[in-house]
Amino acid sequence: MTTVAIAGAGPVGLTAALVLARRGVEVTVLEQGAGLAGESRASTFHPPTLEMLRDLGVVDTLLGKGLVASTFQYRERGGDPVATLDLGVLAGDTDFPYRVQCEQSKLTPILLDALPDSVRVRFGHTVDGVETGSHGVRVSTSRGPVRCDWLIGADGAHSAVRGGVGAEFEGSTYPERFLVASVDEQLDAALPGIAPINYVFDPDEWLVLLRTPDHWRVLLPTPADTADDLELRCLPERLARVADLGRSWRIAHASLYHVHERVAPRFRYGRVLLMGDAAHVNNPLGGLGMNSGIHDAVRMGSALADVLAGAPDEVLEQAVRQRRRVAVDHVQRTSRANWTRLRTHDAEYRRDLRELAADPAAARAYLRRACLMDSLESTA
Ligand SMILES: O=C(O)CCc1cccc(O)c1
Repeated sequence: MTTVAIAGAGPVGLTAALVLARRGVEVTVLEQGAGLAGESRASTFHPPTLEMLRDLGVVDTLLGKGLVASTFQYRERGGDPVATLDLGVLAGDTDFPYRVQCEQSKLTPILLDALPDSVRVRFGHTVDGVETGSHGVRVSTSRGPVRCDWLIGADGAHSAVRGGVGAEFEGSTYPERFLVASVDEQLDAALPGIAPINYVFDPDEWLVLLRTPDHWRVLLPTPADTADDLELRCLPERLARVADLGRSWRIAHASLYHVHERVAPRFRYGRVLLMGDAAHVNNPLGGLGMNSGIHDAVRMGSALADVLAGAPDEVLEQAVRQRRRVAVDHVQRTSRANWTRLRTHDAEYRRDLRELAADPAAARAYLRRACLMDSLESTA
């Protein structure tokens, strides 16, 4: 028996565990893997997320492992920058007027280390069923049942918790896949003047170039229905078209994936809460998935701690409603717009971006939205 069981030891589940444990709530984390996931997925931390991680006492360790990116660029394929946006204009809004580039797999061990000893973390526990009642939840796992007062599903896009409560996951799948290559190259030497994060326009083959502490990453759109091995064989040639290094690029790893835009009808089913990718998924452009998932964990985790301390249930209801609204109105809308605009010919949009970059007040308004700062201030 535990007060709160959390399915998933990714950034969202471990943040929720830390929020609740810091408020004195008894927590058990159930993770299906034998350890923390090693693969690197999301790789950017926005200012409001850094503030939340500061409040949880882990931001300095993260900063020690990541790269500070004060600017990002929109570029023309094969051409010059269209606009360089400087996050320094947010200096009056946040102590962190920059993005931190760091793989999510570097955050999870930091969060795990920060958990108090009272938190039980059970690896190798796959959730395979959920039975909810008015007084608690029975979670079936591969290692036997776990009973809890509340269950949090932070177990990713294929969430067993979401399936266990019978929630739909409606939405759509993009008409192209994303191919992400991590390369052992110094692209700032090959493409002088590029920023740590670059969104490159092209109607046929847009791309994203971004730096992480370990690699540069290149994201390329790829047809939905071609064979993986064919696409991976073409990758060296596609990279050579991004920048001619006079030799083949050194590719550390590459992966191809389908991109979905989906949201659960509700983020609360009685005593079960859904957070992060278990509740909503979107394309990765703009780096909103992990960030909004951490925001879910802080907002809904704090509200649950309030209710456990005697606050009315409406406090949790409001938090849940607000996070779903953010997922639809901010996260999905912005990430879809980011994808649409990368594929545009639109000269007016390029002119708007140039004007934006030259106008600090307009840039501030744009960046507050782009980094989800405004979404935290929207009401329930
Ligand atoms: O816009 C961003 O910062 C993230 C873009 C991205 C796309 C695909 C993979 C990935 O690791 C980052």
